[in-house]
Amino acid sequence: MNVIEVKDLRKRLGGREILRGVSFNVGREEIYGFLGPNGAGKTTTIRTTLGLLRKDGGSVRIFGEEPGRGIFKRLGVVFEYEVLNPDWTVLENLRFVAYVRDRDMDEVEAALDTVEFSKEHWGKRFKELSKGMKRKVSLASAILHDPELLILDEPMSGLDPTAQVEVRRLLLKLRDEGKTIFFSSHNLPEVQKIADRAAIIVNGTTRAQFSLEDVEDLEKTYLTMVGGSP
Ligand SMILES: Nc1ncnc2c1ncn2[C@@H]1O[C@H](COP(=O)(O)OP(=O)(O)OP(=O)(O)O)[C@@H](O)[C@H]1O
Repeated sequence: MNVIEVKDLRKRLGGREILRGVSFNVGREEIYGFLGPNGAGKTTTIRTTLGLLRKDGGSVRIFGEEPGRGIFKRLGVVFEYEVLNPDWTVLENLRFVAYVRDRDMDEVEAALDTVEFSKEHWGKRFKELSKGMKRKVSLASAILHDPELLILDEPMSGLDPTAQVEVRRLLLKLRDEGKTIFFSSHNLPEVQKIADRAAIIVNGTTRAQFSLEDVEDLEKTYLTMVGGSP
């Protein structure tokens, strides 16, 4: 059974049809890359798939069910913009997340260990951290309830090469621990390195869904789909 199944998803925002037929499916324990130019509708697809925005058409199944509030127990989400409190320390932020999710405080430490966030920084305020460290804390906040599925909106964006490599390693580790990972990205080499399958959306429509094994040059495939010149 697929973990996510989206068929012909449609969404209007501000009087414009932003999603005009987005379809894709994500299998269990798969790393799935979601690609498309700026404004193609990737974030809108994530929000609509999760039911944070009401869809105008199409169907969505997560864990085989129409998404409702219950699915958030089984999945973790990180949007591109950090939503943790900038003035609270790392521990204060994660303890709050644990509290809201009705989880044990031990799980905060376990999550920080999993993302390899060094203990010496646990007492730092979130706003004092580097972008790479913030991304790790956000990931920790998304996995502390041990979800089966992680949905990440541009997890590599704005990170220096070292931090990108660290996030890549983490995603592979989480997949190896049995999690399914869906992530949007503009970083084609990164997607080529870690994704099992990917989709390309252009102008609110899925142009292609493929296995990375079948793609020799992702950049060429991408440019062909979005209408650029290789
Ligand atoms: N609340 C909204 N009201 C009106 N238009 C919106 C709203 N949210 C997004 N849009 C528009 O929908 C389109 C798709 O936006 P979206 O953020 O989903 O794209 P994206 O593929 O995630 O882009 P990026 O790669 O730049 O993050 C854009 O033209 C955006 O301006």
